[in-house]
Amino acid sequence: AIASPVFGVTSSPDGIDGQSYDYIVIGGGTAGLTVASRLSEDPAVSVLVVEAGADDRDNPEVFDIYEFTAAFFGPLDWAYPAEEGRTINSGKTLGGSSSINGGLWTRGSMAQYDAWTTLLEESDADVGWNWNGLFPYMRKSEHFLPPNADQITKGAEFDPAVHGSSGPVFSSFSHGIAGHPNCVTMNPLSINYDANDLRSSSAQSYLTPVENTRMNWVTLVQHLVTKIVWSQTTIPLVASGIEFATYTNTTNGTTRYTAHARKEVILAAGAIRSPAILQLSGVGDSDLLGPLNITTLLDLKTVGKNLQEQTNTAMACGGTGFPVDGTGPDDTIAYPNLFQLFGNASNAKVAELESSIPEWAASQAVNAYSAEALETIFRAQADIVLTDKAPMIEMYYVTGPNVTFDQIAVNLWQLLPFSRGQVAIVSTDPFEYPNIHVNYFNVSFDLDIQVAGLKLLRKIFRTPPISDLSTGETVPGAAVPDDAEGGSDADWEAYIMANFGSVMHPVGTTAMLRRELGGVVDAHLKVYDTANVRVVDASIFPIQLSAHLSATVYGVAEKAADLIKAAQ
Ligand SMILES: Cc1cc2nc3c(=O)[nH]c(=O)nc-3n(C[C@H](O)[C@H](O)[C@H](O)COP(=O)(O)OP(=O)(O)OC[C@H]3O[C@@H](n4cnc5c(N)ncnc54)[C@H](O)[C@@H]3O)c2cc1C
Repeated sequence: AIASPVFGVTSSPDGIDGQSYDYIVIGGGTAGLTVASRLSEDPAVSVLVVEAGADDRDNPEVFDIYEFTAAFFGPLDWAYPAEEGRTINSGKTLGGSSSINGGLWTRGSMAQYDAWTTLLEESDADVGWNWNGLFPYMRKSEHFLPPNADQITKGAEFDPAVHGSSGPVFSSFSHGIAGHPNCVTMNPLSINYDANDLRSSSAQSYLTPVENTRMNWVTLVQHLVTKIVWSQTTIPLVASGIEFATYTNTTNGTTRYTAHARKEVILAAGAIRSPAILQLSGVGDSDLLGPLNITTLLDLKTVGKNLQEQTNTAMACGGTGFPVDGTGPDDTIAYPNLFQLFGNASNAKVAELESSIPEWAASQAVNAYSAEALETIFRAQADIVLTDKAPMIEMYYVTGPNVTFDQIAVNLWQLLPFSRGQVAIVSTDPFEYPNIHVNYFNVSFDLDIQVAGLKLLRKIFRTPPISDLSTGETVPGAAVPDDAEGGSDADWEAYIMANFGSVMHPVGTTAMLRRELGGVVDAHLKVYDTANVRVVDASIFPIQLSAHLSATVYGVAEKAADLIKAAQ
């Protein structure tokens, strides 16, 4: 039953080129290794994963989360350029972004997952794309190590009911945890306390434990999938496999290898590359593909559209030299909602949000299916903000070794943008990066939220207990002159536009939505009008979450594996 003469992890196409597998997974990242690991639990099923990056599990930039950010802009980072000189860092290594991320282990609010179902066909309501359907899968992926007495003294709390205890991904508070949190939460990280805070990437958790025994699973690294190969090009399209080429930091291989999929091809190349691979394979907007001389096999207009990415602005204060009293990854977050941001002015902001939706939908429609579709999606998003009161801002406190400014620093970002962008290939060269147009702050409300967050943070910096630790604001400091209101909106806006960064949380580019809303995949994550191609990664999130994304990506991939198993 074993198709491939090789298993485990290899960088050589020998014994893989020309072979057949039941499932081929494109991208050995967060979701890709999760789904491959679950599918290969059945020894009768063979799985090939092709990953562009190398196997860097023994590189401290990967395994040592205390070195978070060391991988940025190096060989382990795609460092995708977006417009306005911004960069979306993204893992180019086995384990994908889970191998280089900050490890914060957070989830969105229940209503944010429930909204996914409201955007699907009514007949798909029972597939379980809601909190009740996803929560068990998020728990399934997790092995939470409860804080010890020392960590509890320093502020770590937990509720065992919300954590998994026997999944592959370790989550725990770090050895170096410090502090006495006030109005913030201390979050666990995807690390293993019992293994000296070792990063628990998808590679470390889903692959390492089984790589020498799962003879039905092979992972080919340092090879880039160049396109999906089709055996039927009429609807429904049938994929027969993939084409791939050697890829290292010095080589874009010219030889094209192939592998055949007996059952399915599963795209898990992340929110920037999964849509690009579909486009390279003739699935996308004919208006994009035609001029590139790519035959449009499926004129699926929204492939690459509905891109939602967040925007970060840092603020900092000088510290009094207080003892940090700890080491390691930052873990402290505050999550204000719209009402907490605007206080007495909330009613006006609510009214503005509710009345502006048609206008925003019209202005963003070029990056979506239609204004009408986007209006429905925006109403779901507004409901999350107004009724569920989901967080609109993340304040991520940076006091550890990664502090880039002063002793007290906060990265602050708008969590739920209404601006929509898109990813589009620019040539038929699969090695060339697609054009990434995030459309940062195109809906001015997104900028208003960022301003309100920074004003609130300025107030927090001035208020005990944090003010007792501070010698005063240094970033932006005088660059945004203070007044009774905490600085003018115009000054804040100018400062943000000159200084914001991308948060590296892109989603939505092959969104799971009903057809009339412009979905690329259906409730079974199958690309519409294909027989056997699915997308399993952050691309399928229809709307952003008020959370870091990896815990949800694992949950999605765990659920996807069960959907795929059930379909056979
Ligand atoms: C720097 C950074 C910090 C982050 N911090 C946090 C955090 O603290 N907490 C959190 O929960 N989330 C965080 N995130 C977000 C989270 O890690 C990602 O959203 C999530 O890991 C995405 O998973 P994915 O499976 O969609 O994509 P990825 O994990 O990025 O996997 C995609 C994989 O596909 C590969 N690939 C791409 N194209 C091809 C191709 N053509 N052929 C073969 N392989 C290909 C890539 O190399 C990659 O390995 C962070 C992300 C980044 C980048």
